[in-house]
Amino acid sequence: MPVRGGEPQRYVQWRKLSGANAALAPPHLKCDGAKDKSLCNKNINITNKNMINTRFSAIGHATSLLAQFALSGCSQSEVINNISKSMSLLGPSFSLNSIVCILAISVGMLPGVQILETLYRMLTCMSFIANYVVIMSFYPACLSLVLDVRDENGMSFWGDRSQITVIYNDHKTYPITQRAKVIMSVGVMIVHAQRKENIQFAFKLETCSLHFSRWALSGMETEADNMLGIQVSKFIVFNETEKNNHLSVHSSIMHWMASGADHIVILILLLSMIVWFWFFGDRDDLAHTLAQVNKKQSTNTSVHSVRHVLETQKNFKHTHSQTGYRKASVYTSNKMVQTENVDGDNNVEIRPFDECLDIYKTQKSADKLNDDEVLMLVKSNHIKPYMLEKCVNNPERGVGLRRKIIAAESNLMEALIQLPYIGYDYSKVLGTNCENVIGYVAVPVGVAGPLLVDDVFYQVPMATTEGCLVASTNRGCRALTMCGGVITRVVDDGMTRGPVVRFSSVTTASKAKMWMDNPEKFKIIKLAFDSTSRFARLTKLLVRIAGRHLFIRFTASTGDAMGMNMLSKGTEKSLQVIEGYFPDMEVLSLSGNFCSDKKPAAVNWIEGRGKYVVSEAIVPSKIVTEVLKTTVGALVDVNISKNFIGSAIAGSIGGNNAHAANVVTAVYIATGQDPAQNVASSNCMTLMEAFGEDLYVSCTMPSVEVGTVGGGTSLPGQSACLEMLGVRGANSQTPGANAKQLARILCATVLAGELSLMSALTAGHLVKSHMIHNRSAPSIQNLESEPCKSTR
Ligand SMILES: CC(C)(COP(=O)([O-])OP(=O)([O-])OC[C@H]1O[C@@H](n2cnc3c(N)ncnc32)[C@H](O)[C@@H]1OP(=O)([O-])[O-])[C@@H](O)C(=O)NCCC(=O)NCCSC(=O)C[C@@](C)(O)CC(=O)[O-]
Ligand SMILES: NC(=O)C1=CN([C@@H]2O[C@H](COP(=O)(O)OP(=O)(O)OC[C@H]3O[C@@H](n4cnc5c(N)ncnc54)[C@H](OP(=O)(O)O)[C@@H]3O)[C@@H](O)[C@H]2O)C=CC1
Repeated sequence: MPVRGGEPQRYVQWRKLSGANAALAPPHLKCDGAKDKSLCNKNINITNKNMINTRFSAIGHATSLLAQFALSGCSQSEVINNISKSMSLLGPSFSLNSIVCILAISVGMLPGVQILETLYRMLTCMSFIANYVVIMSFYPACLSLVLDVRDENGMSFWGDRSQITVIYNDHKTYPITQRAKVIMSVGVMIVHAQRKENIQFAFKLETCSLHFSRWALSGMETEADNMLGIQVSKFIVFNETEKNNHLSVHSSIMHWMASGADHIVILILLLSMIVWFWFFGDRDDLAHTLAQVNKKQSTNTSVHSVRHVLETQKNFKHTHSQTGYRKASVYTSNKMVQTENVDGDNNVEIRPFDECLDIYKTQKSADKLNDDEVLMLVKSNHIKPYMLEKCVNNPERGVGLRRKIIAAESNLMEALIQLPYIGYDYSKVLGTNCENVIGYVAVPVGVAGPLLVDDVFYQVPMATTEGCLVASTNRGCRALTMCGGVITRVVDDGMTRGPVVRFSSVTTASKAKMWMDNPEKFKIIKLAFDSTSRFARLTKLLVRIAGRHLFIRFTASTGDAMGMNMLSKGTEKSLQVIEGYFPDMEVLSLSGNFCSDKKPAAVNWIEGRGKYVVSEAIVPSKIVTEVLKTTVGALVDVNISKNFIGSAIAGSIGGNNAHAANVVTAVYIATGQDPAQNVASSNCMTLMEAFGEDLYVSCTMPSVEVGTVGGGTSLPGQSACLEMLGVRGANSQTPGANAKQLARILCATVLAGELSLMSALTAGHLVKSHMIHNRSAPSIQNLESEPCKSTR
C-alpha cells in the first residue's frame, strides 16, 4: 500500500477486481480526467450538460478520494475505520457545498424562464441525491461491503494488496470544468439581465401609458378641440424629462428598491456564486483534509517507515531500471516494512582510497567516512563485514551497510528491500543475541486470556503465525477460568549440562565415577561450580559409564535465568578441578548430549530439565458442553486413544499430548526464550479422567527450560510480554521466583490449549476451524502467481 504525505496526490486504482471494480472506482477514477477533457470536442449546451458533468465530476472526485483514503489503511479494520472517518470529515464540507449549489440553482430559477426552471429543479434533486443518498450513504456502504467481502474461498479482496496499484494525478482542475463554471455563471447573469431589461421595459411602458393618459385627460380638460399632434409632441418632451430623471443614480437605486428586494438578493447571490466558483470552487478541500489526516496517520504509524518506504519505492524503480533485472511498472510496498534503498548515495563525493584508509587508521573508527568510503574499505579487507557496527560506531548504520554488501554481492536486493531493519535497538542485540545482523522479522503476537492461574488472572502473549492457535487457546482459557481456574506447582528445578570425558581404561573411568558419586567429593566439585556465578548452584551429578567414556550430567539451579551459559561456565570450571584428581582424563566435549539440550531425549523426560511443572483443573460438564462443544465421556475416550495408545504406537517419548509444542513455542517467541528449547520444553503428558460428571484434566511437563533474565528476554518486545505476565527480569526478593512463575503460567496455558484442541478433535471441528482461521489469507491463494523473485 502506498504511503501518502508529501507526494503528489494519487488515485487508487483497482486492477483485476472484476466485480468489485465497478462499485469501488467510478469510471472517472480510472481515466484520470480524460473523460472530462474529451467533452471539449462535443457541442454541449453549457447551462445544462456541463453543470451536470461538473456535478458528476465532483462526485467522482469525492468517491475516488474516499476510496483512496479508505485504502490507505494497512489492515482490514483500518480500512473500515478510514471510511467512517472520512465520512465524518466530508459531511460538513459536503453540506456546505450542497447549500451553495442549491442557492445557485435557485438563482437560476428566478428569471422565470420555463426551461431553466425545470432544468434547475432537476439539478436540485440530483444534487441532493448525489450528495446525500449516493456519496454520504450508498457509496460508503458499498465501499465497506466490497472491501470486506470475501470470495468463495474466504478471501477478502482487500487482503490482496498486490491488486492495488497507484496512478498519479496532479489534481489540477480540468480546464473544461473551469470554463463551464464561468460560462454558466455568466450565462445565468445574462439570462437574468435580459429578463430584467424586459421587466424594466414593461415597467417603463406602463409608466408612459399612465402619464400619457393623465396628460391626455388633462388636455381634454383645457382644450375643447382635439389638438392631438401638439399633445403628442408635448408628451414626448415630458417623457424625455422623465427619462432623464430615471437616469440619475438616486432614482435608479430607488427604482431597484421599488422593484422589490428579490432583485438585490439575486444580485448578491449571483455575485457570491461567481466569487465562490472563481476562488473557492476549485479548492480541493476534501483532498486536502484527507491528505492531512492520512499524513498524520502515516506519521503516527512510523515516521521512519514513511520516509524510507517512499525512498524505497523510488530507488527500487531506479535500481531496476538500471540493472534491467526485473521491470516493475508499479511497485506496491507495505507501510509496515521499515526498510530503505539498497543503492549507493550517488550525490556524495568519494575521497581517494588512501585518504580514507588514513582517516580510518588514525581515528581507529570509520564513523567520519561516508557509506561508499566504508564499503571501499570493506572491499579491500581493511574492515571485516561483521565488524561494521563497531567500526562506524553506530549499530543501525552498520546493519544498513551490511545489507548493501549482501545485496550487491549476492543479488538479493529485492529480498532485502522487504526485510525491515530501521528503528530497532541493535545495541541490545549486539554481543548478546545475534551477529551479522541484516534486519529483523516481525511475528504477530496474539493474546489468550484471561486465564486464572493459582487465583491470579493472566493475559498470555503468544507469537505465532499459525492461525487458529490463539483462538483455540483462548477458548481453553475461557473454559478454565469459568470453572475456577488452574492449580499449578513447580516440583523440581535444575538446568543441566552433560560433558563427555575419556580415560585411559575402564579401570580409571570406573574409579573416577565412584569418586564423583561420593558426597564428600561432590562438595569439591560444587565449590568449583558455584564459584562461577552468584546464582548458579550445583545440586546434582548423574554419572553414566560407557566403556572408558564417562558422561557426567551436571544439574544446577540458575535463579531467574534459563541457565545454559551458566551451566556451561560452571561445568567447565568443575572439569578443570576433576582433571587435577584424574590427570589421564581427557575432556572430549563440554556437551556430550547427556544434557540433553535441543534434541529429543528420554533423559529429560525421566530426570527432568529446567522446571518440572504440573497443572490441573476440574471442568464441570456444563462448561465442557457449552464452551468446548463436546462431552466429558467423549473427551476422556479420545484422550486415551490418541494421547496414550496413539503415542505408544508412534514410539513417542514425552509426547502424550495433543499440541503442547504449539503453546510452548508461541509463548517462547513472545517472551524471548530460546525457541530451539521447545524440543524438551514441550514434553508433556495430558491426563483426562471423569470426575463424577465433570472432567479432571492435568498436564505434566518435566522439562520446561525458561528464564526471565538473559537470552532474548531483555529485547524490547519480549520484555514487554514478560511485563504483561508480571515476571520481567530478576526477582529481587527471591531469585528464581519469576522464572518459576513463568513456567507455571506456561503449563496452565498448555492445559488450556490441550483442552480446546482435544475438544475440537472430539467434536470433529479441526478442519472447519482451520479453514476459517488458518487458510483465509490471500497469500496462500497467490502462491502460484507470486513466484520467488530470487534469481538463484
Ligand atoms: C477455533 C475454535 C476455538 C472455535 O471454537 P468454537 O467453539 O466453534 O468457537 P466459539 O465461537 O463458540 O467461541 C468459543 C470460545 O473460543 C474463543 N474464540 C473463538 N474464536 C476466537 C477467535 N477468533 N479469537 C480468539 N478467541 C476465540 C473464545 O474464548 C470463545 O468464547 P467467547 O469469548 O466468544 O465467549 C475451535 O474450533 C478450536 O479450538 N479448534 C482447534 C484448533 C487448534 O487447536 N489448532 C492447533 C493446531 S493443530 C496442530 O498443529 C497439532 C496437531 C493437530 O497436528 C497435533 C496432533 O497430532 O494432535
Ligand atoms: N552456552 C550454551 O551452552 C548455551 C547457551 N544458550 C543460550 O544461553 C543464553 C541463556 O543463558 P543463561 O545462562 O540463561 O543467561 P545468561 O548467559 O545471560 O546469564 C544470566 C546472567 O544474568 C545474571 N543474573 C542477574 N540476576 C540474575 C538472577 N536473578 N538469576 C539468574 N541470573 C541472574 C547472571 O549473573 P552471574 O554472572 O552471577 O551468573 C548472569 O550473568 C540464551 O541466549 C541461550 O540461547 C542456549 C543453549 C546452550
